[in-house]
Amino acid sequence: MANPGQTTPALLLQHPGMRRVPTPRLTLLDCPRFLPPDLCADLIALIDRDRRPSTIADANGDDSFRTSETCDLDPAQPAVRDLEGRLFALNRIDPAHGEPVQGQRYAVGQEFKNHTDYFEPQGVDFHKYCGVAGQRTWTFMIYLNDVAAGGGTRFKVIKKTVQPETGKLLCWDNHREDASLNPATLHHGMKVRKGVKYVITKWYRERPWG
Ligand SMILES: O=C(O)CCC(=O)C(=O)O
Ligand SMILES: [Fe+2]
Repeated sequence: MANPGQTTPALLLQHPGMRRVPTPRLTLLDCPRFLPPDLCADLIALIDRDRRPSTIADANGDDSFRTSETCDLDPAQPAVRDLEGRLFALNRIDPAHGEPVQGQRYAVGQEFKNHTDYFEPQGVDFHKYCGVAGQRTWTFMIYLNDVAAGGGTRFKVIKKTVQPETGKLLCWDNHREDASLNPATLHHGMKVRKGVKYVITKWYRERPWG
């Protein structure tokens, strides 16, 4: 592995139930029931306790771009430690390269429009967000509940939508194999139509965090 902030599909595929989405455009995998329902419920309770309106790194003038709520989860909480342990057992990414786990909550009508998780190297705030820890490498996302309608994650370039399911992991490499940033990772957290959607997101960096 080139960098302690990275993992490989070969390693991830050793986990039972892990599947690679068949596309040459990006490295994208999912794993149903990666987390047990009781751990998902504990994480949902923590998100409900700490949530606040979400923001985005490079404001683009569209106030409806990201309408969900977000929070950094307390790393000392037993549920968060349990989650971090499972992620490390899976991906072997040096925990020092991880951002704090975030929780996201979407009510009916809320969404996170098309975006990439990497930071635009030309963006005005690139240095602010990436000066210390470097660019984001991998994204790990876990759906914490079944959503009654809507709330899928759509990858427009490859025309693939992943449906939320309790405990399902979705992860991808924000770079191509040649180490360039991969615009085909563009994705949209689609509007929830019925019910509430909870996810956790865990991002890793090229260099240690903070
Ligand atoms: O909620 C989703 O489906 C996507 C979330 C997301 O893309 C993000 O938090 O960066
Ligand atoms: Fe995202």
